[in-house]
Amino acid sequence: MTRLEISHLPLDGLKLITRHRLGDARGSLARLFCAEELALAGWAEPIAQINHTVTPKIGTVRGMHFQLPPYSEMKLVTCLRGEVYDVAVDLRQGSATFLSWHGEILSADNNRSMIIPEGFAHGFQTLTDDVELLYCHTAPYVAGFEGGVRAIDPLLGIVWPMKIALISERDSAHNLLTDSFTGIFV
Ligand SMILES: Cc1cn([C@H]2C[C@H](O)[C@@H](COP(=O)(O)OP(=O)(O)O[C@H]3O[C@H](C)C(=O)[C@H](O)[C@H]3O)O2)c(=O)[nH]c1=O
Repeated sequence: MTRLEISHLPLDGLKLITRHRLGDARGSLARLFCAEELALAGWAEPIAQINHTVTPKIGTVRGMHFQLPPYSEMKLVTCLRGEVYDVAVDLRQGSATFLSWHGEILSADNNRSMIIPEGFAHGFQTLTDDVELLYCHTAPYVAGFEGGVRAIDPLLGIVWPMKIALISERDSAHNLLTDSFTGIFV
């Protein structure tokens, strides 16, 4: 039986993963990662790094982040506690959906994760207090190869569920995109 159900999302390569938990009188078990199953979703690399973020305040936005080649990465984003509006933005040079975005609600209760392909920026807004996210990355964090776009960039037009309550100075300082931005070559 499939433990990780894969759904195709409107942007090529972006996937929704639904975990099917196995329950019994003691509780339940679910897979957070399975190389064999996720290969069908395009995850072909070993996990290079796993990160865990804790975000106590509702309305907080983290993002929009990506890494530049040669450290561009796929991410598997899982909400372990609370609920988030998780957003991916297609920054791939030449993509038919270049600068398009897609959002999904991920929560500890809905057992959903999102696979963010290389060349996408990723970010989220917390929809509850006390949110915890787990990220599996196919590339290590390399400080000099971090990239970011503004969560409120008018060229992207991301519609966040609520007023942004908190965002880092660094995320507020990403440059706004201009028409000369041609994307990331991945
Ligand atoms: C990712 C990372 C960051 N850092 C340092 C860099 C900064 O000084 C500090 C916080 O980094 P940042 O503000 O990028 O963290 P978040 O904004 O929470 O980014 C996270 O949330 C957004 C939505 C994502 O998509 C990122 O992939 C994910 O890392 O930790 C490290 O030292 N190691 C690491 O692996």
